[in-house]
Amino acid sequence: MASKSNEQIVMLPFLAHGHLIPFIALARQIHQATGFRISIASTPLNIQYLSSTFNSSSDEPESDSITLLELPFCSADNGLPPNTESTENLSLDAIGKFLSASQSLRAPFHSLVSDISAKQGHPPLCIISDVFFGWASEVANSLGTVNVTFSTGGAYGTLAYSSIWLNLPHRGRGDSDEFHLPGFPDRCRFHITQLHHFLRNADGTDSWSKFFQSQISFSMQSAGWLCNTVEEFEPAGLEWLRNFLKLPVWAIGPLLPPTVIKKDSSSSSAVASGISTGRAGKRLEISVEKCMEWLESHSPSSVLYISFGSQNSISPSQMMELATGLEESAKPFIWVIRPPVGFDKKCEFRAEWLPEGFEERMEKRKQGLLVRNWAPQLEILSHQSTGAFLSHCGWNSVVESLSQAVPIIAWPLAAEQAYNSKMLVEEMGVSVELTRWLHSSLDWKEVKKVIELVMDKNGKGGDMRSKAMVIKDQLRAAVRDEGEDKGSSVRALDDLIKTLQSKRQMSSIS
Ligand SMILES: O=c1ccn([C@@H]2O[C@H](COP(=O)(O)OP(=O)(O)O[C@H]3O[C@H](CO)[C@@H](O)[C@H](O)[C@H]3O)[C@@H](O)[C@H]2O)c(=O)[nH]1
Repeated sequence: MASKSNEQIVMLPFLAHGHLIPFIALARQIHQATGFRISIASTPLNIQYLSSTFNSSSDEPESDSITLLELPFCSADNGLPPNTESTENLSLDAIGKFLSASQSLRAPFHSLVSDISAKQGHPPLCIISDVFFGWASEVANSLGTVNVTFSTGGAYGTLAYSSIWLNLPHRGRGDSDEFHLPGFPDRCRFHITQLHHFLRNADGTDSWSKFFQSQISFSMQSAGWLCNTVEEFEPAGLEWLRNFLKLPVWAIGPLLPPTVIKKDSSSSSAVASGISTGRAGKRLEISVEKCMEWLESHSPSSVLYISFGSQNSISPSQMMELATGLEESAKPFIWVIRPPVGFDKKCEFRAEWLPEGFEERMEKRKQGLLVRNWAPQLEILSHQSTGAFLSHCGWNSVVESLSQAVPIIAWPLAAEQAYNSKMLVEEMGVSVELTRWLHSSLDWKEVKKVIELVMDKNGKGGDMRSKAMVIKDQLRAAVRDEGEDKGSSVRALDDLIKTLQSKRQMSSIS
């Protein structure tokens, strides 16, 4: 680790687990590389979550140099249920309201950074803010520091999502079902069904367009962007994103606990090899050990892991078809199960969501393990029995899966997930798309067919696994840091820090 320093960086993640998790990893990575003090600002309940995450990782002695700072937030003032401080339990429609409400953090965040500057006699080295808080670039400018945007997505997904929201190119497509991103090659061509219905219906005057257009435009005024990806993994996506933003983009991924990314692949699981992923901030209804024990009882690469991230659910009819397809495939699986769309996300599990007697049959046959609400995902993906991941293609899930060479069955449900899926299927060959969004009708026969295809150790499944293995090596090589031999992400982080320090020097001279 570099020598301790008086420099400080303030981070502002968006209020969602899919954003908080990579911000935590980024804070650790920067602190370990530089010794800088890092402050993460968030609302009270998210601070509680972050705090328990740090406390749970006893193998990280630096965590006292990462401080957590509270920002006041009252969801009830914004017409949301009380104590809503993350997207976790919100329906997609309520998320729109939550995005607007989150903008009330601007004034308290300005005061917080201003107080930090007054206390230490100079502003922090920089603010690293989420792309959803683009206004942080104005806060940084007004307080004499710089802002760096962290998108938390991959390069291709970030480019597609940002460019489509800003330009709404699908509106000018005429009779065609396809459109492409203006100024980009044909590989950036999309089918209209790859747009989530919010985006498909957007016309620039709706609240979603207004939110995304203003936050992306503000973020494009920052000093550069950080991306949780790797040069060798997304060369084209990064080139296109740089052309679009006309700003430096530092690819500093994969943002994963070092114990996971540097783990010896011969050990069967993170837990078995004494690895803590430092993710215990969420209450698990099943112990990590029980999941590992279940996985141990299955053969290598034989288990399908199913999860739709921290905030999405599928529809009741899709849930039935998925369960039937799983049972008919006879393949072992672990399924993180949540109330389907239309039910309160916090409600108790109900047997009626699944075919009659499903859970009991799966348990008796040792075919399936149903995990309520939240599973130790990284530990499951790191286990050698896990052979594929049925995922909504949230970017953290993509990176976590490929860092373990686990191919993906894609089922995008929101946000930029369809673009992540397109890249994984068309550019990388490590995924097959099962279906898209919530409103698609899903047939259990199709579920069975796709599961059999991907779980097959030969043929298409074997080919996907070999390609995923190449990506795993690229992701691991990027964080190599042995003397002069530094991977691309380590060099990118060095470059970010040098750029920030030279900006600081320039501003103190002028
Ligand atoms: O049971 C679970 C479910 C999730 N996770 C973790 O939660 C994170 C989920 O992140 P992600 O896979 O990216 O999904 P979302 O939570 O849906 O992420 C949001 O944020 C991502 C990053 O910006 C975007 O790519 C997604 O579209 C957006 O929905 C991952 O680290 C998972 O390991 C668990 O540990 N256990």
